[in-house]
Amino acid sequence: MAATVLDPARHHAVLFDMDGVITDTASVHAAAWARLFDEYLAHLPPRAGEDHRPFSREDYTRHVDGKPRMAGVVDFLASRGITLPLGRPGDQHGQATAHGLAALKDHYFGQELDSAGVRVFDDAVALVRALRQAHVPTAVVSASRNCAQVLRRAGIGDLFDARVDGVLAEARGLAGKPDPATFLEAARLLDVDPAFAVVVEDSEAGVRAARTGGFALAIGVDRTGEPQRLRQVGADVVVDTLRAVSAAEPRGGPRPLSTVPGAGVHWDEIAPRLLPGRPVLAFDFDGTLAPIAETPAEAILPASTREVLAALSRRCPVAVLSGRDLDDVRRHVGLDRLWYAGSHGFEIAGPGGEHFAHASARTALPALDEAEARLASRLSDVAGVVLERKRFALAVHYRQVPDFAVAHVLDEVRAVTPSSITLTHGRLVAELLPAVAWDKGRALRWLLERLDPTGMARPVVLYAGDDLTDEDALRVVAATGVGIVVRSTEHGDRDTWAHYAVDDPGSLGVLLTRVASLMHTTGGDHDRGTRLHDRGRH
Ligand SMILES: O=P(O)(O)OC[C@H]1O[C@H](O[C@H]2O[C@H](CO)[C@@H](O)[C@H](O)[C@H]2O)[C@H](O)[C@@H](O)[C@@H]1O
Repeated sequence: MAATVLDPARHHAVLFDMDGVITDTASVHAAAWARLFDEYLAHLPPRAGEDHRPFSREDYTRHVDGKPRMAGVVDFLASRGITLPLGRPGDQHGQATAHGLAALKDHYFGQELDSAGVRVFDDAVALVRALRQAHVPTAVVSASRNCAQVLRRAGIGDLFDARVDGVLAEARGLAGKPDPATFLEAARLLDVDPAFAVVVEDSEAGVRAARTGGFALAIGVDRTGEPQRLRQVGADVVVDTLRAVSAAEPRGGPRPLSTVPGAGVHWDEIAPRLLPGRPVLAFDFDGTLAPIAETPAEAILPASTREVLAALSRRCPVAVLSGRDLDDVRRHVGLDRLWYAGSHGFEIAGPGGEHFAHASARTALPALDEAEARLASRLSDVAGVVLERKRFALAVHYRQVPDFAVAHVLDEVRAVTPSSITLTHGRLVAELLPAVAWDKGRALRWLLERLDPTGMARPVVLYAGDDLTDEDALRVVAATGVGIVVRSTEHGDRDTWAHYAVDDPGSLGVLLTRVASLMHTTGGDHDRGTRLHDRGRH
């Protein structure tokens, strides 16, 4: 069986069904359902039009598997021509209502679980751990109201980043599989676009949900020897073990900056990775494209770099992802065809008028305003401090602050930072950012989604950056792209995800000239320009 490789650059999250995929509880459920319906069908004399044959394996997969408990009861009884009053939640398991039967099924499930225990599928757990290693978030999505309990009993209560189970689904009014609502909710909780999320399912209802939800990939897990049942309902691939699915291994990093090989001497490795692919080039600004200056206002993009960026932007999408304010970085670069991200990716603008501003981050703006006002007053007597307000961030520069006063500056910054704000550190700068799950890596993924809405173009992404916030983006390209770090000394011999290094922005400019001439001599992707597809999603 050909291996399926999940690529963190294209597969931003993986959503797993539980019963039958993660835990060997599908068989426990199947046994409980069989006991319930066999007893029920045998006990009642059939009325006209009713079919009281014993509950079969096919009944399980067609009417019950993967669905919320009540939907399973109702759908199965309907398939046998049996009508029963619905009753109400809380009906006890002796009552002749659908809710009563659902309660009895749960009772039997508990008994089966007590006697059989919970066995986990090691292949699934290994895959979840490998994804975690590759920084791909995961969720468990199960119709089961017993999901949390089952995971806990299996000793994997903390395995997933998010859980959408029968209890949450009911609380939020989410329809069960085959409706995609629970998977979509999981994608929302993980903050990923379904078009870039993968679903792993063993039930027909779950595979159907993945298809109608517009997910990137539906992986069917068939441990029963009937793979065609999942293929028929739309699984992209069906495996009999999740050992056939792997997370793309990051090439290189993280490793100490001093050990990263030079990009110049490894050009013979970089060139074939970029072409004949569909390159997307993304860069940090300060310290990467432009040399570090004493103050933010003094930073200048070298004319030769601007020229080569302009040439590259006629061949492929080019983006600048900066910690600066969006308008500020756009002004400093001064080119029209580029994508720009400001405030470390919280705000993004495209050459065709596209615009994104992180919605949840807006709520942190009053806290940033207040921190800015307090710091302006508390640091007014410290020479050399530069406060730089960006729409979604506040930078406190201390490059020009005398050494003896730096600790005081940082103490004051910590003192005014509320819990809605995250404090990060860059090159002689402290940065206050909204405390939401967003960074340059996520911004880069957002951009890749816009450039490649179908996920079919599979661009090779080159990212270059010098600072700590660039590591989130370098991690995104670690498996399948080209990551370049511009060396710096402010954080010592820190770790980086980059594959190659250059010594300074000037050397990066030289490397970009080689990329431009490579694209020119090979023909590159003429006029692909600002996007990978003509019909981009806007
Ligand atoms: O993500 P970047 O584009 O690299 O932006 C990171 C920060 O860069 C700027 O500050 C840095 O560069 C200044 C000018 O060279 C330098 O004076 C300062 O010490 C550096 O930290 C920018 O001013 C910040 O807003 C960015 O967050």
